[in-house]
Amino acid sequence: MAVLVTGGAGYIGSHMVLALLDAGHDEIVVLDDLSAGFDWAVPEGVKLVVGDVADQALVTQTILQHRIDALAHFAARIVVPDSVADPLGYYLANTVKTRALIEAATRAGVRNVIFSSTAAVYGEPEVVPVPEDLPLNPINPYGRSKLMSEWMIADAAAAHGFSYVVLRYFNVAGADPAGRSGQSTPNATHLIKVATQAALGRRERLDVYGTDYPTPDGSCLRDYIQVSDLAEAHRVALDHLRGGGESLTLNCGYGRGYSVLEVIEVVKRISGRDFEVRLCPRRAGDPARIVAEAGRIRSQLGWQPRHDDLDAIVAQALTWEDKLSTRNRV
Ligand SMILES: NC(=O)c1ccc[n+]([C@@H]2O[C@H](COP(=O)([O-])OP(=O)(O)OC[C@H]3O[C@@H](n4cnc5c(N)ncnc54)[C@H](O)[C@@H]3O)[C@@H](O)[C@H]2O)c1
Ligand SMILES: O=c1ccn([C@@H]2O[C@H](COP(=O)(O)OP(=O)(O)O[C@H]3O[C@H](CO)[C@H](O)[C@H](O)[C@H]3O)[C@@H](O)[C@H]2O)c(=O)[nH]1
Repeated sequence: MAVLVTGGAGYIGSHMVLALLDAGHDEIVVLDDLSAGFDWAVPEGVKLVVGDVADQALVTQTILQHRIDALAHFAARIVVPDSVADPLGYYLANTVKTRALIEAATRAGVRNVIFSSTAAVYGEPEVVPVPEDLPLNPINPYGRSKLMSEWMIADAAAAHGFSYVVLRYFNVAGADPAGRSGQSTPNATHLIKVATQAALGRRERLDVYGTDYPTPDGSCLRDYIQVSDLAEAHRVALDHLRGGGESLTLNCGYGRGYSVLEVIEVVKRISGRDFEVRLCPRRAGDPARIVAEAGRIRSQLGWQPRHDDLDAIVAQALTWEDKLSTRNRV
C-alpha cells in the first residue's frame, strides 16, 4: 500500500511526507509539477513524479505502478488576493483539476482520499470560534474553488464508494522543528513568512492590510497552526481511513486568534530586530476574524497538537528563513 501526495514538494505537503517517514511509512510517492515546489523538498528515497494532477494518464499510471491505495491532495493555488484577480485561473487549478484527479484516482482503485481545504470556506463567520457545521459562505474565489471541491469529493464518495477526510486548515505557519523543511515559496504573501523576511532585512518593510476591522486592535484575527502539527493530522487521518473509518470534515486550528499587529510584535520580540511597519488599506478578500472551533479533530481522530506556541512557531520560521537564504546564496 502506498500513498500519493500531490503537492508534496510544497510547504505543507513536504511536512506530511516527513510525518509519514517519521512514523515508519515508507511507501510514499509525490506528484508535483514544481510550479511552486522544489525537488530538494522531497526527501531522499521518496519517489517524485513531476507532472500535473490533471494529467489523467500520468495519474493512472502512477497509481497502478506504485499500488497506491490513498491520495493526499495538496496541490493548488493558494493566495487569496490572487484568486480575486484571477478567479478563472483559481477555479481551473483548484476545482477543475481536482475533478480530473479524483476521477482518475478513484477509477484506478484509490479508496482513501485526504483533501486540503481551508478556513476560507467559512467566509466571514457569524460565530467565532467556527464549528464545522456552520453554514458555508466563502467570500473569495479561493474559498469557493475549495468548497466546490469539498462538495465534489463528498458527492463522488457517495456515488463511487470511497472514503475521505477533508481537513480545513486555518493559517499554517512555522517549520519542521528539526530544520528539514519550511516555507520556501519565493515572493510569498503569508504574514509570518513576510514578517520574518522583514526582520531579517530581506524586505524593506511590512505592510499591514487594514486597521479598521471590527476587532480589538482593528487588524485581522487569524488562528495560526504549526505545520508539523498539521502534518500529523494528515498522518492520523490516513490511519483512520486505512482502518476503515468513516468520512469526516474537520477543522485544523488551535482555537485561538492573534491579530496581525500581535503577530508583528511577536516577530520583533523573538528576532530581536525592529523593522518598518506601514499601515495600509484593506486587502481584497480578507475576512476580519477566523478562528477554529478545534475540538472535533481531537475527539474524532485523537489528534494532539505538540507545537501550539506562537513564539516557537515564529522562531522556527526565522530559523528556516535564515537557512533558506544560505541555501540560495550557495
Ligand atoms: N498555507 C496555508 O496557510 C494554507 C491554509 C489553508 C489551506 N491550504 C492548502 O494547503 C495546500 C498546500 O498549500 P501550501 O501552503 O503547501 O502551498 P505550496 O504552494 O507550498 O504547495 C503547493 C504544491 O502544489 C504544487 N502544484 C500546484 N499546482 C499543481 C498541479 N496542477 N499539479 C501538480 N502539482 C501542483 C506546487 O508546485 C507546490 O509544490 C493547498 O491546497 C492550500 O490550498 C494552505
Ligand atoms: O504582508 C502581509 C501579509 C498578510 N497580512 C494580513 O495578515 C492576515 C493573514 O494573511 P495571510 O496572507 O498570511 O493568510 P490568509 O488569512 O489570507 O490566508 C491563509 O489562510 C487561509 C485560511 O484562513 C487560506 O487557506 C489561505 O490559503 C492562506 O493563504 C490577513 O489579515 C492579511 O491581510 C498583512 O497585513 N500583511
